[in-house]
Amino acid sequence: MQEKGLLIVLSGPSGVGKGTVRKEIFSQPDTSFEYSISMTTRKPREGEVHGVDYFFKTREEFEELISQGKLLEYAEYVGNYYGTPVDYVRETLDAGRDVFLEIEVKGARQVREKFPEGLFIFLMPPSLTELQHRIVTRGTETEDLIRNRMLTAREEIEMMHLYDYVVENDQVELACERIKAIVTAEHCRRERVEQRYIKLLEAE
Ligand SMILES: Nc1nc2c(ncn2[C@@H]2O[C@H](COP(=O)(O)OP(=O)(O)O)[C@@H](O)[C@H]2O)c(=O)[nH]1
Ligand SMILES: Nc1ncnc2c1ncn2[C@@H]1O[C@H](COP(=O)(O)OP(=O)(O)O)[C@@H](O)[C@H]1O
Repeated sequence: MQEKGLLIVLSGPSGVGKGTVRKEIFSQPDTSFEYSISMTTRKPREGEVHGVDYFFKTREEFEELISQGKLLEYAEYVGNYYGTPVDYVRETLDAGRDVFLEIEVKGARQVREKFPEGLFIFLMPPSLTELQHRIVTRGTETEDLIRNRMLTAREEIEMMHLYDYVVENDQVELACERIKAIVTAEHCRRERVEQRYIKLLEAE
């Protein structure tokens, strides 16, 4: 039987650096997992490309996807919908390849319910002051949105206990190395557990 891939979920508060860390991971030639491109109703930012950064949808199109059960999870975040295409995730895992999701915490919670065997990694800022600094220097938000995102961030950080691992994003390269090390270790651990189980069955 074809071995199933691992579902890796990277989440954490907005502005912590999820997008930055994910882009760095996928720019490295030795990265072997597949990135699941999300659907969103958010307008493209300058330089963003449909089908590369997101699949950009209208609200009507997105709600149609929800009613057709085409999303593994979805959440409304600061006035826009974001969601993960279920067919892509299932097909890629079934083909034996690891899938990487970079999503906010409400969505990650839904994925945990559907895929409890996934690997859930929470990206932490070094401090709340540094988090606010990152959101402000990114410069994509108005003052109101920044306040909103900081309030959401506090609630999001309280959800960290639901994750398998917490990784600090002090430096992007270090955070990437930690995430990759966790994935490698998790593969080894699961293989060992499986082999032990097979041995037990053979001994019967
Ligand atoms: N639940 C969910 N969240 C997503 C998905 N794709 C992206 N997000 C999250 O939505 C939030 C807003 O994303 P975005 O508008 O691109 O802004 P930024 O990542 O904060 O720069 C971030 O926390 C993303 O990680 C998705 O498919 N599902
Ligand atoms: N380790 C880091 N150190 C300093 N700044 C960072 C780091 N990681 C990300 N940033 C910066 O923080 C801001 C928010 O990062 P982003 O990837 O958009 O966050 P998220 O996707 O979690 O909302 C960006 O300006 C980014 O360049």
